[in-house]
Amino acid sequence: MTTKPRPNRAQQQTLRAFLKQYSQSASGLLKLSISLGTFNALLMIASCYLLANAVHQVMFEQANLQAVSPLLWPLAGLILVRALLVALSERVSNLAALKIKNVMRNTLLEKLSKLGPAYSEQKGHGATLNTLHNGVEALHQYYANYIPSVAYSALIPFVILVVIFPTDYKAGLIFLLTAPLIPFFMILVGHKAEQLNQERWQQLAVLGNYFFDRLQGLTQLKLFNATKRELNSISQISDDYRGATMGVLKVAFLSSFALEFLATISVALVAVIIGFRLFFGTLDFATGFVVLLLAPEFYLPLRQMGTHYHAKLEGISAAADMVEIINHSEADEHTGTSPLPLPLKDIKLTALSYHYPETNEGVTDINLTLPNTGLIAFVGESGSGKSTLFDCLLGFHHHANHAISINGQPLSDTALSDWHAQLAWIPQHATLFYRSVADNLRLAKPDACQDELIEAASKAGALEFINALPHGFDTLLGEQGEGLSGGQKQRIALARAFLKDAPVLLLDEPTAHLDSQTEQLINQAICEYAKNHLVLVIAHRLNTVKHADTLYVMQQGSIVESGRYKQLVNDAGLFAKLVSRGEAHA
Ligand SMILES: Nc1ncnc2c1ncn2[C@@H]1O[C@H](COP(=O)(O)OP(=O)(O)OP(=O)(O)O)[C@@H](O)[C@H]1O
Repeated sequence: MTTKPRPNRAQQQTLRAFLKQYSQSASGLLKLSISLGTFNALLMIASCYLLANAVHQVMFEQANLQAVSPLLWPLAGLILVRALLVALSERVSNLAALKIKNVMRNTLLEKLSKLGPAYSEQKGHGATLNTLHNGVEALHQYYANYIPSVAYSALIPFVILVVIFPTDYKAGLIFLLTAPLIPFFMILVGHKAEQLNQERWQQLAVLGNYFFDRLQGLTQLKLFNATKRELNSISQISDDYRGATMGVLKVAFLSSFALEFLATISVALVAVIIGFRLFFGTLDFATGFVVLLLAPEFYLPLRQMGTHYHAKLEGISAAADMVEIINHSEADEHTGTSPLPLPLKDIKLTALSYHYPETNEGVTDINLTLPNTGLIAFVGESGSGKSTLFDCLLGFHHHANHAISINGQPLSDTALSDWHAQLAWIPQHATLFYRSVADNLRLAKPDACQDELIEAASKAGALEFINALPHGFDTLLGEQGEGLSGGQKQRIALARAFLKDAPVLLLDEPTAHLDSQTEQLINQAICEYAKNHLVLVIAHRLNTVKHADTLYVMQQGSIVESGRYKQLVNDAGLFAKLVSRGEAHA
């Protein structure tokens, strides 16, 4: 695996700006949490004074319990209030982190949907999922712990210094001189730790992609008897990830140990000096004891910042992937916002070309005018560009949007949501979700009543088998429609499309998984739908194309023939050849 270079200064600034920008969405909660924590520190100082005075009175003024109870009761009260403040402050900072993560996830999802499916295909679904899930989760510790700890490490030692200096300036000086050692050491180990964190994060993305891919193709792997080989590769990648994680942990443990050591030495130094001064009588006991009590509290926020430092490094590594998504070339993003003039009259494709950057293949110079009703079929050999043309029509390849106009308005200027509202799309492998059959159908029309569901299912030839399911329309489907056959999944997807009743229906091989009786039924339903809607179909079966009002024959990314079935067969061109070969492609 090639490791990404460490972000340069400008990139690091961008990452910090990104993390700061999102903290704004919960800045009120973060400020509240920090204020509660700081107030807790003030109460801690007060309780140190109360305790020191109580001990002083008992030891040097022979005071009994009753005499010191005016000090002990408030001390007990302070301990209770402090415990409440700590719990409250942690709860508020966790709430802030949850809010920020929510905003972040929504922004990322919105951006990914703007970029279209091409982005996650290119980047890898596993890696994208890793960023959306683990990446956003990794920022929890950053916002809930690291950010408050940075504030405390500046505020609390400052407050303690302000209190200590008038009491005993010599102890104040010791605090002041030893305090910078901890942040200095953190910066020292920071560079190495940051690089290791980044490596670990990249390994996790590779592992995510690998698992996603292999899980999807598990059946094929089993059939090709390749599971063992793949398991070996997975264990190799997991080992790399384990190695990277151990590297990070090693640095984290070492730095924690060093930070604790520094803090302990500093406290010991203060204690020794106080001890000598008490011994020589240059300091009274109460003051010395207060300083001793405050010494660990002075270093505590700095130590805690050190402990949470790895949360910052992990957050920065995770944020790098998010920034990459959010800042992904604006040119790849659809920016049109104009409402679509309705009702739909025509769709025009003018010199539409789209080539995949990786292969330079795709579609070239497509000119078409599509009516608002009728059945239009696209045929052609595998790889001739049918799916790419459909993806362009769906608005997935934003670079091609200017070449598509709907009712005279370029798609590039149009709000994609408006266009998508006019479309229903059934790909070769339609997606069904881990929900009930009814909920899967209602994706297309959330307020559809039961009768509408039944009507759509019946049109798609799905009613009979849905009714035979254990709980009919309320049967919970597994992930990706688990528990249904390929043909049944396809029919549910078709019912969903019928339910949407969108003006344009796009289908890829609608009858591929069906028996001939169901195929006939569905073809009838599609022809019926095409009477007052536009149905665009990638057809591999003769039965579908025979009824088409117009057939477009594609070859190497271009449309080479068009017409009705009979006419094209008589023309004895490419279509006729495909028919004579008996291929479903024509
Ligand atoms: N994601 C991609 N990245 C790079 N090249 C691609 C990609 N998808 C398709 N292509 C290439 O673009 C060309 C058109 O492919 P497309 O999938 O549109 O053909 P098709 O007619 O739909 O094929 P099929 O009938 O097999 O689905 C092919 O040469 C293919 O190799």
